[in-house]
Amino acid sequence: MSAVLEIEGLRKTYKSRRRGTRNALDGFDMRVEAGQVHGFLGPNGSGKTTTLRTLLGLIRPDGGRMSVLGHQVPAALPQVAGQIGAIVESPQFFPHFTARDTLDLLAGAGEVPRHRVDEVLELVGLRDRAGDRVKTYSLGMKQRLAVASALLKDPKLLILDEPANGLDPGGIREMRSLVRDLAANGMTVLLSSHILGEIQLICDAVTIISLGRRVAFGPVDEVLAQHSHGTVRVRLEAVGDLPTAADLLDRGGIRVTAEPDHLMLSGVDKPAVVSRLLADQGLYVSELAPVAVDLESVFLELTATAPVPGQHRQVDQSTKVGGPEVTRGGWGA
Ligand SMILES: Nc1ncnc2c1ncn2[C@@H]1O[C@H](COP(=O)(O)OP(=O)(O)OP(=O)(O)O)[C@@H](O)[C@H]1O
Repeated sequence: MSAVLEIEGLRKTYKSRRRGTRNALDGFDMRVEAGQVHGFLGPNGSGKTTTLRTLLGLIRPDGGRMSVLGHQVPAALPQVAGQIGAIVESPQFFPHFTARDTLDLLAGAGEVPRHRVDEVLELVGLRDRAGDRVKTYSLGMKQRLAVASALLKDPKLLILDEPANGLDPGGIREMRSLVRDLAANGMTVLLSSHILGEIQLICDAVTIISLGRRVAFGPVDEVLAQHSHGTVRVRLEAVGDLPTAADLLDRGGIRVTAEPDHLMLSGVDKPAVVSRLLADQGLYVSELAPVAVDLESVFLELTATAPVPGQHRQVDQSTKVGGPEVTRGGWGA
């Protein structure tokens, strides 16, 4: 597979008098294959927007290499800009313009054929409201208009930062099928979102960023499998045998958590070993099932941002340069 987007060792520090010099990106890597829907995940302040803005030439990086569709950016951005559609920050529209006026204006400025305006209005489900002023739109409709504007150029790479923001469940589902349709027609989509269930449903692959560095990447199934830690649920024919079984497995080197009517095991490479160990002692398994982890638990584990009861996480993932302090979305009472 060929890469539409490649980032290697991207660095960006922000300097301010009050906060000093802080690393927002600390050698970040990313690779997005052609035709993929690729999820870009990270806690607040981990560097997602900085990455996307750097890619689009809106911020100058301090180091690293980036290429889009085989061209080095930002140097070759003029050559590839026409093939990238992006919504990185909520775009502002003229409130008195209709959606059609807005898209006509953008199409004119971008030398896009006018028939494309009707196509994108249809695609994002705004055809019937195209003649209404934007100020009468709901948040979700404005979001759809933003996507429509990013689609005008029929880009090869579409970058969507939080496209489901403000959408109702029906809107989220429609956005999901729109993104899948675009990918099915050959568009590569890079999607940042905090709705992890959505990312798990929609994306072929993910990159997870934490503290300005990549902490996981690859096909969603592989990322989940890598972090499932061989977790297996075991039920026995006789519930009363669970303590004996737990003891036996524990002595066999398997980590066991006892639940009222079953055992959770982790670090199990081959489930057959478990059934054999138990059967040898006359304990018969009625269920032996691998437990799938979801993207949310992998995300919380890798970014160390799972909630801690009684504490409030202080959100800032940037790291201070030239000092011992590391702000890691730290926990404060
Ligand atoms: N213009 C700026 N000046 C100084 N610091 C900045 C600037 N923009 C971002 N930062 C800092 O860089 C770090 C990364 O921010 P960034 O916006 O890239 O995170 P993010 O992953 O997009 O977060 P979120 O999920 O909240 O949108 C944060 O610590 C942020 O405070």
